[in-house]
Amino acid sequence: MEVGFLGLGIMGKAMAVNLLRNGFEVTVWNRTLSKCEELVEHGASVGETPAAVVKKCKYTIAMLSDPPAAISVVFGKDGVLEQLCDGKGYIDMSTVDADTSSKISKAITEVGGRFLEAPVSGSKKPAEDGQLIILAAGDKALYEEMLPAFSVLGKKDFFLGEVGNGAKMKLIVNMIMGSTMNAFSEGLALAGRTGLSPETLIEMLGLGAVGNPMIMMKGPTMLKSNYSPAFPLKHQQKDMRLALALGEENGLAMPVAAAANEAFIRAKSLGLGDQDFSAVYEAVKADGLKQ
Ligand SMILES: NC(=O)C1=CN([C@@H]2O[C@H](COP(=O)(O)OP(=O)(O)OC[C@H]3O[C@@H](n4cnc5c(N)ncnc54)[C@H](OP(=O)(O)O)[C@@H]3O)[C@@H](O)[C@H]2O)C=CC1
Ligand SMILES: O=CCCC(=O)O
Repeated sequence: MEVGFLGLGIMGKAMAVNLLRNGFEVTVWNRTLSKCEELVEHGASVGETPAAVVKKCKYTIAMLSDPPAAISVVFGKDGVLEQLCDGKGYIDMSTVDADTSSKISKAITEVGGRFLEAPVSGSKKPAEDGQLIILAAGDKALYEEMLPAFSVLGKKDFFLGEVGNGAKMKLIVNMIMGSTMNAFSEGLALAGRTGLSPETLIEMLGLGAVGNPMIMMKGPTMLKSNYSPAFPLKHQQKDMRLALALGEENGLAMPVAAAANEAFIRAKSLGLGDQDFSAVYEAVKADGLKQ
């Protein structure tokens, strides 16, 4: 199967390499074109523009940072729309809001193309290992045609119905994750402040119902102040912001998520936006010191 792949950041690179390792022919593009070189070593071809990739491939996957990036790659000069026609499929796996996804879907179907949103749960390592969870919605036939690729990229895929449902579900999942990370960071900081061992706290959490894979994986690296990015904090804050907007649209107040969003904003203002989202722990600790 031949696919195009737009966006070779932390996730896109791992996913494209995985497709190549599993026998897919992959043509890649990245805004910073030099990032394509590593993929060429794995056997990829390079398209000079998103339009060039779409012209070559029946199916094109995108994995881009945020709504403005997703919009600009589709609607911009040399963008996807210039070549998307005749039943070609566009699969956007970026985490964006439902409005962005619907705008892209409408434009693509108007020119005869087909659209599927397919954001993912799981981070850098699951992307490398083909263990993502895929939250697809949109064109059902395109979803079925993409199953060979999804089975390489993920351990489980869901088809959630109309465009927007995948985006909404993804934002809800990440809102819970961001709030949980903040509660955990406050617990670690409080343990430290009261003279208790944060290491013992993590061990105890792991033995009971509160422990979860995120806490057990991130906790030890947080205590070493190792925030090498798997999921950049700036993207987690983007997801909190978009989830809060979804709550507002639906008349649901979410004070816990709102407080977590503020903490991520504070962390960004401390220069931690490109670090792993677990670096919010540093903002929690820094805030405590102000008192
Ligand atoms: N990292 C993670 O654990 C996970 C991330 N996600 C989501 O996946 C998406 C990608 O995440 P991740 O790989 O971590 O992010 P990165 O920041 O590592 O990569 C972002 C990608 O988007 C590109 N990009 C940014 N702005 C533009 C633009 N205006 N026009 C064209 N391309 C642009 C970047 O290009 P360039 O190289 O030129 O900067 C890069 O390829 C995000 O939506 C994120 O929320 C979902 C699940 C897990
Ligand atoms: O969007 C990023 C999600 C990261 C994860 O699920 O571990």
